[in-house]
Amino acid sequence: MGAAVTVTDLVVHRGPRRVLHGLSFAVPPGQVTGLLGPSGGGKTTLMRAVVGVQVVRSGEVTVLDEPAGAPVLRHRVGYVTQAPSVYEDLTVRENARYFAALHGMSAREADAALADVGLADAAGQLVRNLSGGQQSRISLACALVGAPEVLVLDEPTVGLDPVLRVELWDRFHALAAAGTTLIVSSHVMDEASRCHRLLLLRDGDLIADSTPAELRRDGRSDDLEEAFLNLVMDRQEVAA
Ligand SMILES: Nc1ncnc2c1ncn2[C@@H]1O[C@H](COP(=O)(O)OP(=O)(O)OP(=O)(O)O)[C@@H](O)[C@H]1O
Repeated sequence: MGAAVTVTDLVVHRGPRRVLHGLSFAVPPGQVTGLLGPSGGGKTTLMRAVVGVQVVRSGEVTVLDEPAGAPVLRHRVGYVTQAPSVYEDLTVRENARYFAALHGMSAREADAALADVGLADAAGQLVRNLSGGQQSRISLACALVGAPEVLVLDEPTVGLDPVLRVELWDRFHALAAAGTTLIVSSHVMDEASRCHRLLLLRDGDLIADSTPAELRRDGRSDDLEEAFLNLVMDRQEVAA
């Protein structure tokens, strides 16, 4: 397989507005690709197109050599939205075991997924009684338990304490090392340095498709946030 995800000339409108302006890029397999940029830049919209739940105006999105959203991808692509997508009237363990069963996985694998996100101690609690950060983590566990080949995570570390963030990033790297392709959005630039590759989105345009080292070089700064701002200003000068 070449790229895990290929996006070609993707244009998306939401409501009356064009929010993605003809994006093209490829996501390599077995790596963590960060989708970064300011709020409203189109990260969620792009992720929705990759998992096949976004109406696209034109262009193509291919995932694991299939059209995005193809039924055959259902068990091969995992998606964790920003809002928790689990049953709040079930316990943490019941949710994990339910999603495990849907993917043909065992209760033991469900419990392992809970441990991976640091929720083993909360397994008996009802989801509705959990904090926002814990609810995000149970959503993540329910996606992990299916062992998808492509995992699309929309801001998975929002609201998490620093220790847990580091643990989750270690987990993402372990998954990538085992062959999983991860696309992880964040608007926190310090997470950019943890990615193998970066896609920087601003106002629906791709500002950069590079590694953190390339971004530092092209943006003339060791600080990734500053490098990103320099790239934005470079583009504005070219456009002027
Ligand atoms: N349901 C919708 N209807 C109309 N416009 C929308 C809808 N959802 C998002 N948009 C618009 O599409 C643009 C891109 O939004 P999107 O949620 O993809 O950005 P984002 O980079 O993920 O932002 P954030 O980091 O805040 O989640 C924004 O201008 C937003 O206002």
